[in-house]
Amino acid sequence: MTQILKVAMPKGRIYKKAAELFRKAGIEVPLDVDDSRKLIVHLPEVGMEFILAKPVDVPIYVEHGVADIGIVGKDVLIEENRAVYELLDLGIARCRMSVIGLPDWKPGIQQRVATKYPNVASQYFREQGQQVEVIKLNGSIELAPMIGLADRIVDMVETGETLRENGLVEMETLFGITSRLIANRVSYRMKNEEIQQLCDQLQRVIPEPT
Ligand SMILES: Nc1ncnc2c1ncn2[C@@H]1O[C@H](COP(=O)(O)OP(=O)(O)OP(=O)(O)O)[C@@H](O)[C@H]1O
Ligand SMILES: O=P(O)(O)OC[C@H]1O[C@H](OP(=O)(O)OP(=O)(O)O)[C@H](O)[C@@H]1O
Repeated sequence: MTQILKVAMPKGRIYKKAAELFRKAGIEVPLDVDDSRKLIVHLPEVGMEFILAKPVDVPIYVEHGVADIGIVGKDVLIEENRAVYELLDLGIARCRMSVIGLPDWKPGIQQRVATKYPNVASQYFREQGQQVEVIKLNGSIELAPMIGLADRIVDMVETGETLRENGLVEMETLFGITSRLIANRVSYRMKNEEIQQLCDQLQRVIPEPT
């Protein structure tokens, strides 16, 4: 008997891209969930149940086993370092993690770095042998160097439009980012057939890097 897969799906920009990929793979899931306030979407016809989560919470649901699998950006996976299996690089929501600053930035005595990713930033600057104070923000990170909260930021860049519009420059790229399919360790064993079948279906339609 096939078992229902509980899937932690990130609300926001990844949802649509992930839903398009599922549909390309022949799994008919809704393209949009924004028009409803429902947080759990039952999809018995495809053997799934979507749990609509804040992107950064996806690995938490999966680690605790309330979701069997989930979709999450590599940025969040690295920052959160949760005990989950990473099964597939889905090749969607491609961007990169970078160090960003004002064009006239020079190293000073007291360096401050603002970011949504304090673990990623601390580790990077430690490896570089740079002593910095890391300030955690939750959004609009580009504001920090513009208004003097920090000298530099560590944040995501996709098109570079946000940087251009705010007069900032990309100084260093830390790593590339795409969304990943993750699984709970126990679910991976208990629902192996269902998870494996999903992986096989998705694998065939993963976009090539451009
Ligand atoms: N500009 C971007 N281009 C492509 N992918 C991005 C971009 N920004 C973020 N991502 C990817 O999408 C994921 C979710 O981003 P999104 O902006 O939807 O959520 P969030 O800002 O973390 O959450 P929320 O706004 O709901 O609190 C990120 O973790 C990253 O992997
Ligand atoms: O290079 P671009 O194409 O301009 O994309 C990069 C921007 O997208 C993300 O912000 P988001 O829209 O998630 O806003 P937030 O950081 O305020 O949540 C990221 O934090 C950058 O600000």
